[in-house]
Amino acid sequence: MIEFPRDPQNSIPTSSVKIVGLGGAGANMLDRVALDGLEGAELLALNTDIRTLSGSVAGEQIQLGRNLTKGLGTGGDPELGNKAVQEAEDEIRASIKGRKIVFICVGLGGGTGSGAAPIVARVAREEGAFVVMFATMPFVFEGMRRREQAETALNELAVLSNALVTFDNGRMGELVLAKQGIHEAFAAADRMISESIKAVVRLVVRPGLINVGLDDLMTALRTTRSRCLFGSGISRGKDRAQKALRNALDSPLLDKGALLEDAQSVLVHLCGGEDLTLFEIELLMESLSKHVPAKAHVLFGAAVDPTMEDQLSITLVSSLPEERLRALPTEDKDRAKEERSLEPSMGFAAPTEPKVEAKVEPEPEPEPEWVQEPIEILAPDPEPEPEPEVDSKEEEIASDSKESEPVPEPEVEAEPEPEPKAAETSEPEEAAFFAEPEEGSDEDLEPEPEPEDDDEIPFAEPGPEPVKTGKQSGKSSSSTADDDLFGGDVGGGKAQSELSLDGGPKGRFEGADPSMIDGEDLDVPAFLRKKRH
Ligand SMILES: Nc1nc2c(ncn2[C@@H]2O[C@H](COP(=O)(O)OP(=O)(O)OP(=O)(O)O)[C@@H](O)[C@H]2O)c(=O)[nH]1
Repeated sequence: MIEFPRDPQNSIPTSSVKIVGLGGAGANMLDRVALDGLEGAELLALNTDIRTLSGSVAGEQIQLGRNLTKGLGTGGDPELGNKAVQEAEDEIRASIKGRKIVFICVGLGGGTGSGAAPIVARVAREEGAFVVMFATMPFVFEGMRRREQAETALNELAVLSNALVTFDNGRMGELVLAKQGIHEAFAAADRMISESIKAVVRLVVRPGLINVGLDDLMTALRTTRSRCLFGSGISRGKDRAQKALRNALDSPLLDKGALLEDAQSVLVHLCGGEDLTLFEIELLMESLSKHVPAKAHVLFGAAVDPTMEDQLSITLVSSLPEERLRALPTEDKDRAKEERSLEPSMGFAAPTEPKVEAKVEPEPEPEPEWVQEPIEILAPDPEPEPEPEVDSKEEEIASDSKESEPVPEPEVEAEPEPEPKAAETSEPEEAAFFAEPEEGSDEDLEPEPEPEDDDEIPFAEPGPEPVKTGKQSGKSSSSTADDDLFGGDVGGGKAQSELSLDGGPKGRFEGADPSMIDGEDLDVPAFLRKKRH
């Protein structure tokens, strides 16, 4: 066997890589990266909210606006976020100094992230780092104000970053089932972002047979305002190359590979165990070529990692300028969808046409966009795999709630089922719980009074009040989001008032002997148990 000496110049030492999580969403993304495991890279958390900051797993933490916001978030005010970060500019500069590449993860739309990200990017650039920004755009149901704040920050970041990768939370919300909770949607988004960050970091720090470097990465992500196209897949056994590619193309960020058809450059990275063969690589690249335009610039890297054993992974990274995305039919559809749902009553987007369930509850409660338009990825694949029973049930619910599908004789009144009720409520986690029991109580099917605050926006804070304590993300945010979604008056919040902690229904465990551990009845859902304390 011929040994190739590896050129150390081609890869970057991990100590030169810093991943910065900014604000509540950034902290969550950083936690996800850390939990999923990423060797070497240093993690730095920056936040105004001291509770979220101190809960971060990042090795290094810097509080923003120590004097200005005094440990609280900015209440959704980017100006405050901007001033807060200036207080800590010197500390941030010292922490970033000497790093070759700085990844900044931020959720745009709030105050800290949107206000501080441009300054952090500028400082990193001044220190000579290559800056890759991973930014999420808010869900449609978060309202116009957040969207506008996010857009403003994005415009600044497009100029300040070397590469700007945006993820649309709404699009990633498609990763979760319609009746799953908002936390699931965020978690799914975070997993996807974490995967992209790790893939990109691996590309540039891990020495491979064929290396890709920062210049390649920059080529792949070159456009200023772009949406990241990212997919990664892993497989083992027979046909692993084909399967891994199929998994990668299945990423919702690639629209099942369709978006690659317009890509100008695509970065492809393969990694396999010691049995990775040239034949497999050829096969895989040939299959991939069917999804990529012939004149696209394909940047190829490959690495052998003995810990992969018999697995093969493929990572695809590309980007499309927003103008091109707008020209695409799918994007047109998305835009139209967004505009529709941003109309009159904000908060959760109101359905444009009455749904079947309206027969049960004449005035259906508004639902989030991603609840109404679920899950392209659940559509049967060319080679469908058997799905667990619960999924098909959920699909049924999802398709039931599609506006366009006429159901001839719903007979919901005659035979009320818990599922449609679950799909209607804007409290997906709650709904999931109530949908479970077969012996669902009759009261559950009683029409609920409409919430008075139809247009309350769950994520839009009331103004530039720096004293907001709740956030919708991060450690602290989850409790507030719980409050917003389950205890507040948003959407179908009233369902919550029917829950009694002690006498609360136990779903399928109703009537069974309680499973008591340390005085806790484990059959009561975890979040209800939490509320007792
Ligand atoms: N992907 C993802 N997005 C999130 C998460 N939490 C919040 N977001 C998004 O990020 C935006 C900003 O939220 P945060 O990061 O909590 O806000 P912040 O930047 O800390 O600002 P303030 O809390 O207003 O000071 C929200 O509008 C959401 O769209 C999360 O856990 N994951």
